[in-house]
Amino acid sequence: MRTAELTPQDVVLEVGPGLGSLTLGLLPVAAHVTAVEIDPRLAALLPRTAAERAPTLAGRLTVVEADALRVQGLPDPAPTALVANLPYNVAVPVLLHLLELLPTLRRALVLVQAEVAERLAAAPGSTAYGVPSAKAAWYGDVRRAGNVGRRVFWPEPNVDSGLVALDRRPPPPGDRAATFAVVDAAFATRRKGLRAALARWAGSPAAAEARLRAAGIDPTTRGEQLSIADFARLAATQVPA
Ligand SMILES: C[S@@+](CC[C@H](N)C(=O)[O-])C[C@H]1O[C@@H](n2cnc3c(N)ncnc32)[C@H](O)[C@@H]1O
Repeated sequence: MRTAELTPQDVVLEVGPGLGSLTLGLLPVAAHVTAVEIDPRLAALLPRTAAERAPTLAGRLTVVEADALRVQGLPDPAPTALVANLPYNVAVPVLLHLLELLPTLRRALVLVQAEVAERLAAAPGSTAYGVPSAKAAWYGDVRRAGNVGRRVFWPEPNVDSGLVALDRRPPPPGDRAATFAVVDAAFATRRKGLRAALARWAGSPAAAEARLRAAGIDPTTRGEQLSIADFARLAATQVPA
């Protein structure tokens, strides 16, 4: 999803609008923009900037002064798309938190550090595949949507950036928290085979092996080989008696 592909019905959630240059680009192409900004001075300034620079569109903007990592609800209208230059140090937890909090979010297009973009969009079996890739894949289909070099920013940061697009689809069957617990356990010691890596999660290596076999997964496999559907199936297995 490029911002140009937003429909006039989309309600866009932006995180970290700062001085509002992206916000001003989003207002003409969306039904509404809700911007979550942690800095009280910037949050207070943004409605004034919109009123000055885009007076006919300023009524479409709601600014919420909050930490996007901890926000527990947003004012109506419910957002349908997340479009954000995310704060890089918290990009993955913010993205996962908002996808969990806001089931109305159907799509996301976020700018993150290039290495994080690679991890978020990585497929099972690749070296970049890990916790962020598996958890993001629980919510939707994730893909790289472009590279952004450091030179387009001023001041120039010391990292390159990448765009990541996510299209929501129904999650795999099973409980999200239980699935994420297996993902965390599997990647905590990613060099170990799953029988050993999941011993604490399952209660013992033998219990881990029984649950892996019940899910149809070879116990010598490593976590990086499993898709999110595999993790969900594993989480749903019964603890052996
Ligand atoms: C555009 S973002 C990120 C810019 C750049 N990619 C980086 O990581 O430094 C910067 C804005 O995000 C805001 N911000 C930082 N952490 C935030 C959070 N947890 N919730 C909401 N806004 C946040 C900052 O106050 C600032 O206005």
